[in-house]
Amino acid sequence: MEVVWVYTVISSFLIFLSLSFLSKRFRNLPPSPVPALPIIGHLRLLKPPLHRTFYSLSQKYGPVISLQFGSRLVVVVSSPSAVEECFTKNDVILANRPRFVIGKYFGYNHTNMVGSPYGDHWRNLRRLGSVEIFSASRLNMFLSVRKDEIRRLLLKLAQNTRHDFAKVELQSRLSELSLNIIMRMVAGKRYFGEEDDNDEARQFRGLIKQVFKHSGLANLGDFLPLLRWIDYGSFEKSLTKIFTKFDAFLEGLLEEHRRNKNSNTMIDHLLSLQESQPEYYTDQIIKGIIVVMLTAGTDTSSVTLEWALSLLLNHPEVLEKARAELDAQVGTDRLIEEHDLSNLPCLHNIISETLRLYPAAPLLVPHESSDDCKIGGYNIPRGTILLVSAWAVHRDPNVWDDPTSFKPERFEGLQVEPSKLIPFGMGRRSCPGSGLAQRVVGLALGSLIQCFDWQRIGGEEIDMAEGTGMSMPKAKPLEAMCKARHVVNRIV
Ligand code: HEM
Repeated sequence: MEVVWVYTVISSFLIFLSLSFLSKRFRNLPPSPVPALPIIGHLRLLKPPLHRTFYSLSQKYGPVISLQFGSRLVVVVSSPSAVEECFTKNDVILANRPRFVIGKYFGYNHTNMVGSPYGDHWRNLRRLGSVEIFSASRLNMFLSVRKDEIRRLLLKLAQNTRHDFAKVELQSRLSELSLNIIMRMVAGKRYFGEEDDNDEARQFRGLIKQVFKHSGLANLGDFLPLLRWIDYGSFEKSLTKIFTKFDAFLEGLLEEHRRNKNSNTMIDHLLSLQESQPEYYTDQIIKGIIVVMLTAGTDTSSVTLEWALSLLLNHPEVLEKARAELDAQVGTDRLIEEHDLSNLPCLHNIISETLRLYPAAPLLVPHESSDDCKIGGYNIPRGTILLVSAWAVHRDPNVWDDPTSFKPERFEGLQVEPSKLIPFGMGRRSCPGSGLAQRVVGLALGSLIQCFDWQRIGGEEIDMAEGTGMSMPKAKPLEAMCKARHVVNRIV
């Protein structure tokens, strides 16, 4: 009896394997590792960091691969030619987003800019964003906020480092810098800093920590409907809890700005649009925009800064070159300004090389096909989730010489084809905040190089391992020794 049972199990398994293999051949899907297990498919292969797992798979199966994540078909592309195909020929078809559980809550039921399906509503949001948030005039309007926040960071670092080198922790400082910049643009509020330590700030800090934690978690229920149905791990229950609190906090901010109409923040501009078009600019749309600014626009910039400084600490000769450029172009009598950035090619190349090696979104943001299409000659059925590995493209030896080395000078006089360097994505769904990010990262990194001497602690190399989280963080938060230079006195 037992023999019959074992025989039945093994033969069912083999039949399942050959059927899934034949159906893939028949449907001409991209190559896929075998076996995909019943129900879970390839989920068992997923080990963090995911971009490294997909990179190893692409080395074995090619630049376009298909994987079965539970009930969802996922295609991962890893070469510039496949990227080009995705975001030129198939750009409209691939401009949708999958509806993950997180988007039901923090995406306000998939209505915000990141999670909204491709269509009129998304187009309106992008148009609104390009006028109200990301236009040159809006960015210029908030220049004083960026300068002031960077100045406060420099002063903080200078506190114990005026006379000698002292150890500083940078991860939390950089994260606070980008959160303060965005919240001052959005609501005119600083929530990080000893002088701003009140109940509201404490509440915001607690909430945003939870929001980031939940946004960075992979949720198996997105791929295995049964787990979503039983709310495996109480994922949705805890999302509901934190979302309800965060939503109430944001609603409180809107109420406060309705009462005091004399400030000049993003909330005020959006509320005045609400007065003229209340049916479109609902509170939900405005809160959705704030959540996007916080989740897409803060950690991405601060981790980029942290990776850039880490790379410079491991390559002091490049740091010296950037410093010499700053001293020559800006001098030591004044601080670097945003308008200097266009005259600082070495600094610019350091940022490009950092974004190449450590893109904050190594797999971009997941896309979904709204119709059947073809990538690399393979069939991509409608409803497929598309992951684009910027990380693999940026380390492709067919595109980049010595791809794993930090060589900012590789960008000197180089015109890079759009599909070969995609830290901000490509096509219609690419990042609308890249201009703001370039300004924040450029001015902050330039100021840190201009104002301080930097050294590694005990001469040991900075550990460059990636951790897990929403935007590719460093596994080990960056700590370094720094000593203020004379130019710091200009800001006291
Ligand atoms: C170094 C900093 C940043 C990096 C590396 C980055 C990268 C990206 C990437 C890779 C995408 C997805 C593109 C795709 O789906 O194909 C994206 C989308 C987006 N980013 Fe950024 N980003 C950064 C900063 C910002 C900032 C500062 C903001 C706003 C304050 C922002 C707002 C957004 C929004 C709203 C989207 C969604 C666009 C859409 O779906 O239509 N990002 N970003």
